[in-house]
Amino acid sequence: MTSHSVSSSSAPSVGLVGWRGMVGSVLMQRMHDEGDFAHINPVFFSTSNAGGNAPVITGAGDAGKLEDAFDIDALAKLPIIVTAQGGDYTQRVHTELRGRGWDGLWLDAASTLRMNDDSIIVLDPINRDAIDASLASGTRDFIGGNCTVSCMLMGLGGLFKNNLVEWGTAMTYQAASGGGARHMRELLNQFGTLNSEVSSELNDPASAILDIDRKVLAHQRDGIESSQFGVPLAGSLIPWIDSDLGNGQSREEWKAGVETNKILGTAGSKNQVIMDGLCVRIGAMRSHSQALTLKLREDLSVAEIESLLANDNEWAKVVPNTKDASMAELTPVAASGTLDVPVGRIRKLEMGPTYISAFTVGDQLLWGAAEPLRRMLNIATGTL
Ligand SMILES: NC(=O)C1=CN([C@@H]2O[C@H](COP(=O)(O)OP(=O)(O)OC[C@H]3O[C@@H](n4cnc5c(N)ncnc54)[C@H](OP(=O)(O)O)[C@@H]3O)[C@@H](O)[C@H]2O)C=CC1
Ligand SMILES: N[C@@H](CC(=O)OP(=O)(O)O)C(=O)O
Repeated sequence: MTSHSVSSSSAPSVGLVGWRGMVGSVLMQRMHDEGDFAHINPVFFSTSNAGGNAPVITGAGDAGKLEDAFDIDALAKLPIIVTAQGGDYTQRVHTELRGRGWDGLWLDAASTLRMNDDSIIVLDPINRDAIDASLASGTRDFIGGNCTVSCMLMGLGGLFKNNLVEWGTAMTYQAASGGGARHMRELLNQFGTLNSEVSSELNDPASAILDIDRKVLAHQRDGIESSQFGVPLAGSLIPWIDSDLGNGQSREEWKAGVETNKILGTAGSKNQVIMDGLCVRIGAMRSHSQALTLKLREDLSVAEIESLLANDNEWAKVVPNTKDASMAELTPVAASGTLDVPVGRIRKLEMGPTYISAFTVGDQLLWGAAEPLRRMLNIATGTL
């Protein structure tokens, strides 16, 4: 990894845990790209390789050795810890650190602490005022939001922030990456073996498509490796994400309502937004999509809605509601690897003038995971 410039000795020391995982790697890359290492002294931790070599930040001198991510004494010396290590790690280490009185800033990608009363969910283009107020009033736990919620709010912030949404449903199309790196590999292996099963027939233009379909289905039902997802995803979908809350709702679906209102600061107020929907895993790689039905509090024209969305933040990109633009700009392939959050298919629904549809796509490893944390670190160090 190379870096733009070297941090100064007065820069705060920041503990980085989970930096080599999927979310952590995206975070490191973004920090490098934005020159963030110039503002901190990074201290790298590992749960598996303490004493090994820390990653080299070119220009920043000797990277030193990896510290033990379970060494509470080492962690407690730091004013800021950023973790993308996972919920089990958070559960264990955060509790112990706070238990001994550590009052540093804890920035976390995992959901464990998100809904705690003393944490804030960070998505600064949407709730910068709340973040600043929380920092000033002594909040110490700053947690990244659920990927689907963060991507939805980035795309549709112009409506949500202006209290224009009375209720909404989000029907999601979530990428394999939400399950982790092994899930992405499994999806690609599934596509590969499905193709291999019928490669000779595919190469023969005279072969019958229904024979091909039968062979594919037989392999999906019987032979395909699905240990990560539990069932085949390639050529199929999975209409359930995260755990079963026992009331017919999945945990992922529950997050839409509670996290949206926590980020907006509307929970329990007259501006509370009712959000619910169905969360579905599909065979995309790393961008989550969602089809929204929104009941607005006012009868706004489509042009007014588009203008509010486009002007809310620099990443929301309104896509004209045409077939060509939607196919070119409103897909996981178009959005992946970019910070843009395209939002399109905006039109009035037959139900009445205050009912609209919208479709939005966002890279769930960027705005859905790493970017809000990266920006929060810059807010904490006074550089954003
Ligand atoms: N996946 C996602 O889309 C999202 C995830 N999150 C949250 O972020 C957290 C981390 O998720 P994610 O990045 O997917 O987890 P990963 O499994 O990719 O990484 C987590 C840790 O696993 C260890 N590890 C073991 N083997 C490897 C390997 N071969 N390559 C890299 N790391 C390895 C590393 O710890 P060590 O270096 O200490 O061995 C790493 O930090 C979770 O809490 C998750 O809920 C949040 C939003 C989205
Ligand atoms: N649940 C998301 C990924 C994720 O990690 O979400 P959360 O950060 O809310 O646990 C998905 O599977 O697509």
